[in-house]
Amino acid sequence: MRENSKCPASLLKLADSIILINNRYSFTHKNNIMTQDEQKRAVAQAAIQHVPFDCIVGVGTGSTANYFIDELARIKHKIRGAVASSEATAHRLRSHDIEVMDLNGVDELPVYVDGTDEITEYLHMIKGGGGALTREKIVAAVAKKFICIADKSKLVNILGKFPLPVEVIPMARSYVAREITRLGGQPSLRHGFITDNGNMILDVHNMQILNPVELEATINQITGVVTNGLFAKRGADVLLLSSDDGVRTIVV
Ligand SMILES: O=C[C@H](O)[C@H](O)[C@H](O)COP(=O)(O)O
Repeated sequence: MRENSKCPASLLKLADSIILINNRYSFTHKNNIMTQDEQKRAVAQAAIQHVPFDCIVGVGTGSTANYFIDELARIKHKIRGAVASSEATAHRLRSHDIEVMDLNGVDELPVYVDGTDEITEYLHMIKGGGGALTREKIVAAVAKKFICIADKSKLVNILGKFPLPVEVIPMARSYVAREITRLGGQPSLRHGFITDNGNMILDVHNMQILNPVELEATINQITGVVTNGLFAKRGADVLLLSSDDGVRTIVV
């Protein structure tokens, strides 16, 4: 065991002991209590081990994905580039000098790493709290492996406490809202928000989602819906879940 003088100050602050193995930091936490941000960083670091050498990486959106981007920057010389699931992610990748590629020119995406708003033990998710659900779903569809990174607050038994985002074509928003109400949900327009695709978001409250695969398909069939934030037909393949005890890997 040895401390490394080049170790980032942020890590020194939260770590009890730090070991450098194969150029990677491994650490135990002071008092074993991690804040939510520290847990996000821990899963982001764990996800790096799932990035194959010389590949193009699919990168998600949100605060947890941002930690992953910062970790990816440390190994940027080992990857060919990245596909971004939002303009915000593309901007952050470029700020680290990581090349952002057009998905249309990419025929193989071995891995997609992204956060979530809720996830079950079956690795079904609600995503889109940041409004990036459609591009996230497209990148996830292309990727061979979807690695979800989350702190323990995101793990739920039943999806639906977090309002389900639905991206809609603006002229269809009232019609879609009425149809969703018929399905038992309470949609509310995300005021002042326009997606990267120029559309609007309805956040659907009070839906206890017992059959996410079926509901995902049903909502997507409403005319005017671009997509909804249920990732059930194509859920995650691997969940890296952090808690005070460390990072757990869950596979279905
Ligand atoms: O549109 C946003 C994405 O679906 C995010 O993955 C999701 O909202 C989780 O974000 P965070 O990591 O900030 O909780």
